[in-house]
Amino acid sequence: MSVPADSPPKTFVADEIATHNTRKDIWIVINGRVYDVTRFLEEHPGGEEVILEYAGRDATEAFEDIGHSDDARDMLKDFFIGNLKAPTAATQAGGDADADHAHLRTKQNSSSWGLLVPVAVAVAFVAYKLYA
Ligand code: HEM
Repeated sequence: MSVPADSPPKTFVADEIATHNTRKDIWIVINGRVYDVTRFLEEHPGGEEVILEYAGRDATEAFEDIGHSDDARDMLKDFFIGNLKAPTAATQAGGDADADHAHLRTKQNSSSWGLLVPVAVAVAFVAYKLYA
């Protein structure tokens, strides 16, 4: 096992994974998981070239298309180094919940205020009609 059970998996962005694209340092992504296959390259029964083609990239489709055996799938865990950070998650991470980031939300807030004005006018109008 390459990753001890007590250490949470790392997360890598696609740009970082893309820098590991040489024979001496090669990562690939399969099903959202990142694998360092540097030491496996020479042992791969399907040859180096097919894996090199996907150096630093997502190889899910190619890996699945070959119809790798259960044994092959089982081997993946030996090379697992972390998870691919989904672009949408990255976008959302900087988003809502955190009050410290309020300055980043100026635009969002101003559009909410923009909605509030007509609503307030409508409420005031109804109140006026009812009680005047
Ligand atoms: C860490 C990732 C990978 C592992 C652990 C792995 C493992 C294996 C294993 C154990 C085999 C022998 C046949 C089997 O048991 O299914 C194999 C064959 C093969 N693999 Fe991979 N593989 C990996 C990635 C890839 C990728 C990305 C490709 C890209 C196309 C690929 C293409 C092939 C091909 C063409 C064969 C030969 C199939 C045959 O001779 O019938 N493999 N692989």
